[in-house]
Amino acid sequence: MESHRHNVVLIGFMGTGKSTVGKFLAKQLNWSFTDTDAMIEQKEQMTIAEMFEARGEAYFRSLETKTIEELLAEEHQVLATGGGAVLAEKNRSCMLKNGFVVAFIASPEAIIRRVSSDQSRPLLQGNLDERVHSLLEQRKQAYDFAHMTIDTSELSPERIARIIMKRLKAIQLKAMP
Ligand SMILES: Nc1ncnc2c1ncn2[C@@H]1O[C@H](COP(=O)(O)OP(=O)(O)OP(=O)(O)O)[C@@H](O)[C@H]1O
Ligand SMILES: O=C(O)C1=C[C@@H](O)[C@@H](O)[C@H](O)C1
Ligand SMILES: [Mg+2]
Repeated sequence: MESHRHNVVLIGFMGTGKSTVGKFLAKQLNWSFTDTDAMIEQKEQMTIAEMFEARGEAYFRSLETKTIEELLAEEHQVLATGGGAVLAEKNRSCMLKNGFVVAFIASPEAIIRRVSSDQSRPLLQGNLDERVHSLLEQRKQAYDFAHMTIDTSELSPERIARIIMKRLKAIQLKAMP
């Protein structure tokens, strides 16, 4: 049996559904749910866009690492991470060591459709279509280190949560004390 700490870490590009599915999953597991983006915004009392503008991306990234490390020191957590959290090796090894890592992928079309109603993401400013394609290209392999990958383009959040639950049962992550 694989031996993961009892946490689930959702990774994936913006708009792949980490925050949406994470909530469902945590409810089903009766575990805590944290969206690291939302937690950082709350702590800093400003939006991520404002943070990028006022303090720079590096400031946000250091808070992101700290938040992930603190949360994964606990157990029975479902984490929805920011789309760029996987870029730092430190974050990747912390995730792999302390949780079952699930990568969400989606087609560029699904991503664009899902993020277009919320124009606040700082890395998607300008021509949305171009920005999504170029960032996806840059991050082509960034999510490959996960234990499990799900293409969320054509699946409902409920169905995705069920697929993850099934895998957790298979590896007995859910059943262990
Ligand atoms: N499986 C799905 N099917 C259809 N719509 C979805 C699905 N998952 C998420 N959405 C919708 O897509 C939008 C983005 O989803 P969500 O915020 O969960 O993505 P995210 O991966 O957390 O993005 P970010 O990294 O920017 O925080 C939301 O409006 C959500 O309702
Ligand atoms: O993909 C990214 O680099 C980001 C994704 C969002 O979740 C936020 O964490 C932030 O906007 C950066
Ligand atoms: Mg999110």
